[in-house]
Amino acid sequence: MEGIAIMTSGGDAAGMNPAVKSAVDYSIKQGLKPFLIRNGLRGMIDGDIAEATREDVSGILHRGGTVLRSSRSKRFFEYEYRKQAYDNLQKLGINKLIVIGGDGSFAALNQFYADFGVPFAGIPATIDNDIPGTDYCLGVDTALNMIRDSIDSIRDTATSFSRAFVIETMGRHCGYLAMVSALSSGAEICIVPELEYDLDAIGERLRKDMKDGRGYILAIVAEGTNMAEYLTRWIKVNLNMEARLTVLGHVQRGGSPTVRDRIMAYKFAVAAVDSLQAGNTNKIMIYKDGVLGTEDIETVNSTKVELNDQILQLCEHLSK
Ligand SMILES: Nc1ncnc2c1ncn2[C@@H]1O[C@H](COP(=O)(O)OP(=O)(O)O)[C@@H](O)[C@H]1O
Ligand SMILES: O=P(O)(O)OC[C@H]1O[C@](O)(COP(=O)(O)O)[C@@H](O)[C@@H]1O
Ligand SMILES: [Mg+2]
Repeated sequence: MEGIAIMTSGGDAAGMNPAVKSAVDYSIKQGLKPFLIRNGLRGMIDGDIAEATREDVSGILHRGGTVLRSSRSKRFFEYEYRKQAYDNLQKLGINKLIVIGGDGSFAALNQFYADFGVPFAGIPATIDNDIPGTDYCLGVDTALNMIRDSIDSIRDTATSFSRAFVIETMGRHCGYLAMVSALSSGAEICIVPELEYDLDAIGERLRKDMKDGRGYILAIVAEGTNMAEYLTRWIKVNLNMEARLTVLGHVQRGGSPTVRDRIMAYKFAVAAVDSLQAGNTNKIMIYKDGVLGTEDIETVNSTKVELNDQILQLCEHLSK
């Protein structure tokens, strides 16, 4: 029986557990022998690898994070350690890999493929939604719902105290979480790396709104802009309104995966096993314009992520 190993790597994301479970279940159905690599790339180097049992993957589907655990590994950049990882796989008869992670993990496995020719399939999982070629990455919907709950709570206190709240979302250099959250929570301001902002225009617009009775303000700022603290001070001084900053931080990464993340995890996992079974060597699973497909890792690695035009257009008026 051919050995196939499944791992999670890089930033954890809700949806990783259902993806692991589906990948194991479907691999068995396809006559493969699934293994689990724990602790991501670090575990691959250290030989933290064992054949998957039913118990390993039962009762995990509804859990956030990754039961396999994850890591960011400096050692994996060095050939010597990648060779050690390869030897570990060889000993166990593993000749196919599924990696559930982000662009960094895909680059790592592509380097591993170039070194030793071990085919892999990548399942996009990162709350940042910043992987080129796919409209969706596992974890995004759960993170958005988490952010929605937080903003709803903040609105309660903002309205009670007639205050402005600046809320910083994660996303590294990508403004997707901030934009969708600003739209779904009816925020007054949205500052993201992808859109130019104009504080003078924002000031003029909101001063007029306040004259017309606006009592509180919600501003969503993407971490990639580094603007959250500045904007909080700016609101105090320029709008003469009490302002507070909430950095949502890692709460955005946790929580039980939503229905969307569970179903997408299932679809991506089945597609990943099928892709490897079809003889593909280094493809990333994608979901584009409502259709499931695959993309070459080279294309994913060399393309800049582009945000959906419609979302950009809908948010434009919130940054000026
Ligand atoms: N070019 C590369 N060669 C070897 N390993 C890499 C390479 N790029 C990334 N990695 C490994 O992949 C890990 C995960 O990448 P990272 O960017 O942290 O997370 P994500 O997969 O979520 O984007 C890194 O910590 C590093 O160990
Ligand atoms: O967990 P860390 O190491 O503090 O990193 C925080 C970063 O990880 C993320 O939560 C997820 O990013 P990745 O999925 O690319 O790892 C980013 O939004 C954030 O900038
Ligand atoms: Mg990344």
